[in-house]
Amino acid sequence: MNEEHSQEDAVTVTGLRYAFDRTGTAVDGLDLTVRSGEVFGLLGPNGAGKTTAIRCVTTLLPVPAGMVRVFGHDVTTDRMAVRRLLGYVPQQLSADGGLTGRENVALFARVFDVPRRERADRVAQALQAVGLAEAADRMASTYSGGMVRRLELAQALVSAPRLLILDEPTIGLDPIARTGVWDHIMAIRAASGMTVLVTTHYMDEADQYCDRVALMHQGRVRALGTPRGLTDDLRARLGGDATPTLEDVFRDVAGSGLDDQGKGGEFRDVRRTRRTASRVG
Ligand SMILES: Nc1ncnc2c1ncn2[C@@H]1O[C@H](COP(=O)(O)OP(=O)(O)OP(=O)(O)O)[C@@H](O)[C@H]1O
Repeated sequence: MNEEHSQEDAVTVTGLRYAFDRTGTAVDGLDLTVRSGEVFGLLGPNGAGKTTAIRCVTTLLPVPAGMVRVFGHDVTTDRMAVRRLLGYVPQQLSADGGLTGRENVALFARVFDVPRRERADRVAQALQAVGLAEAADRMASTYSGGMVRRLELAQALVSAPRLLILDEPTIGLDPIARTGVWDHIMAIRAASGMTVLVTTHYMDEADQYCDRVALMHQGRVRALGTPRGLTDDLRARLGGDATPTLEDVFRDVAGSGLDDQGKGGEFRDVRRTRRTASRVG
C-alpha cells in the first residue's frame, strides 16, 4: 500500500495484541485496514476478539502492542482527535428508559460538545435519520427492541462522526427489525459518505451489506475480502457445483478449531442476546 492511500484510510490496525490476563490473548496480532467510505464487517464467533479489537479502535481500551490509527491519528497519542471522529454503538445498553428518545439523543449531543445553538436541530435530524421522529417524545421504555437499537444509532450519529462503529447492531432482533436497522444504516451512509465498521455474527447480513469483510478467529484475521470474492475463491477451489456461503468460507479458513470451541464457537449462538426492550424498561 502506498503512503498516499494509507493517509485516507479510516482505520489502520497493525500487529495489535491484547491480553486480559496471562492465560488468554483476546487479540493476537491483528492487521486490517478499513478504507474511507466503506462498510467493513468484522466477523467471527463468540470470543474471536472482535469487541476487544473494536474497543482498542475507539480508545476505550489501551493498545498494549501494535498500532491503531483512525484517519491517520494514532489512538494512543492522539486520543481526543480520534474520539471526535467516531461514533460508537456498543453492545451494552446505552439508552436510558426513563428519558424520551429526544432526551436520550440530546444527552449525547451535550456529551459530544455539539454547539448549544445547533443541538436541537442536530438531535431532530439524528432522530429523523433513524425513523424515530414520530416517537421522539415517547419514553424509551415504551420502544421495541428495534427502536431502541435505532435510538442508540441516533445517539452515535448526533456528533456527525466520520467513522461509525457498531458492535453487533442487530443482535437479538427479529428479522424485520434487523432489516429496519440496516436500512437506516445504509441510508445514512449513502447520504453522509461516512465509514462504517461493524461486528456481527450474522453472515447473511455481512454478505448483503458489507463492502468487505474480515473473518476473525482466535484473535486474528483468517481471511479478508469482498463477500463475493471470498465465496468465489472457495468455489473455485472446491470445483463442481458447490455454491459456498460466507459461513463455508469461515469454516474453511478456521478449520476444525471452530468446532473445538463447542457452544461458544457457533455463529448462530447468540448467548449474549441483548434483550434491549426488557432492559430499557
Ligand atoms: N473483561 C474481560 N476480562 C477477561 N477476559 C475477557 C474480557 N472481555 C473479553 N474477554 C475474553 O477475551 C476473548 C475475546 O473476547 P471478545 O469479547 O473480544 O470477543 P468477541 O469476538 O467480541 O465475542 P462476542 O461475539 O461474544 O462478543 C474471549 O476469550 C473473552 O472471554
